Amino acid sequence: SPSTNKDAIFTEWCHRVGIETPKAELRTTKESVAGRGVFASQDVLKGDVVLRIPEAAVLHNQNAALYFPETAGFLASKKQKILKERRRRQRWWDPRTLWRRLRPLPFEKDNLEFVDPSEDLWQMELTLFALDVLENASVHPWGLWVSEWYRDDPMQRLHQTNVQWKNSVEIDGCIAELQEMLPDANPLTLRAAVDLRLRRLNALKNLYDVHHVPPLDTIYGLVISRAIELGKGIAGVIPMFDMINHSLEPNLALSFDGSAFELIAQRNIAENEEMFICYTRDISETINTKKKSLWDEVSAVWTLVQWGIPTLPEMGDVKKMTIKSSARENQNQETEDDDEATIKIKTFPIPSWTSRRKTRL
Ligand SMILES: C[S@@+](CC[C@H](N)C(=O)[O-])C[C@H]1O[C@@H](n2cnc3c(N)ncnc32)[C@H](O)[C@@H]1O
Repeated sequence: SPSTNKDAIFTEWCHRVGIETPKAELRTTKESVAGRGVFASQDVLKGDVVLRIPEAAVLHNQNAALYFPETAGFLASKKQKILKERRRRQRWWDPRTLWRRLRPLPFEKDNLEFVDPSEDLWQMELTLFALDVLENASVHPWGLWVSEWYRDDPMQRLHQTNVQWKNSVEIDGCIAELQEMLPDANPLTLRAAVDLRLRRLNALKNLYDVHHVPPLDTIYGLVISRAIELGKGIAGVIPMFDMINHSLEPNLALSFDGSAFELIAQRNIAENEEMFICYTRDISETINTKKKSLWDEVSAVWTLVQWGIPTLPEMGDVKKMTIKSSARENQNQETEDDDEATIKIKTFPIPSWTSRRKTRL
C-alpha cells in the first residue's frame, strides 16, 4: 500500500481523473532514488501495462486552454508577435536585420537569440498555465497534482530565489554545488549550462513581458523537469508518469494508443521494485557508446542542470524524453535481439481545439 497518506490521496486523485494504475503505485520512501517514485505494486511481466493515463488528464496547452482561455489568448497573441519578429529576422535584407549584423559590438545577444520560437515557447506556456492551476488549486482538477510537484537541487534552489542571470554571487554558489555533485564536469561547461538556462528564462520573461509574477521562476524549474515533448514545439506534463524517476537502464517505456498514454514493462519487474524511464537516451544507444567524449560531458552537465541528476559523463545526453509508439509491439519482435530493437517515435497528435471542447476531466 502507498507509504504515506499523501501518496494515497494522490492515487485516489489519479483514479478520479481516469488514470488506471493496474500494477504501479506512488511511494514516498527512502527506497526510491529520489525519495519519491513509482513502484511495482505486484509482480509485473514484460509487456504488461502498469499505468494508463487518458490524454484528457495531460497538462498540455490545448487541454489547459479549455480551463484558462484568458491565459491561452494572452499566450497566443505573444506567440504570434514572437514568430513575426523571427520571420522578419530571417529576411537578411530587412534594414533592422542588417543593422543587427553590422553592429560593431555584437556580444550582447538579445532575447530572441536565446530562445528558438519553434522549440522553446512551450516552457513559458506550461509555466503560466501551471501558475493558473496553483492559483485555483483548491477547486481545479489539476490542483492537487500540481501542488505535489517537487524538485530539490542547486539549480532549482537558484530558480527559487528568483535570481537574475547577472547576479553572479548566487550563480557562483550554485555552480560550486553542482561541481561537487559532478566533479568530472568542466567548470566552464557547467557555467555555460547554468547561464544558458537562466538567460533562456530571462529571455522568455522579456518576450512575454511577465516579470512580476513571484513564483514564476520556481514553477518554471518544475515544469522543465517534468514536461515531455509530445510533438514539435509542443510539450505536456503527464500526471503520474511525471512521478517516475530516471534511470539509464529503464524498465518502462511510454506508448500512446491514440487516446491514452500507457507505461509498458520492458522486462519482468518484481513487486516493490522501483520503476524507471530514461530521461535521456534509449538503452540501445547507451550500450554502443561507452566512450567518453566532450559531447557526453556537455550532455551530463545538461542533465544535471535540467533535472538535478548527476550522471556519469559517458552516460549523459541532452535528448528529450521520447514516446515509443512501438513499445508494445516491440515486445513481440524483440525476443531474438533485445538491444537491436529500433524504437519508432510517434508524433503525438494534438487534437484540435474544437473537437476537445467536450472532453474535460
Ligand atoms: C519527473 S520528476 C520525477 C518524480 C520526482 N521524484 C517527484 O517525486 O516528484 C523529476 C525529478 O525527480 C528527481 N529524480 C528523477 N530521477 C532521479 C534520479 N535517478 N536520481 C536523483 N533524482 C532523480 C529529480 O529531482 C528530477 O528533477
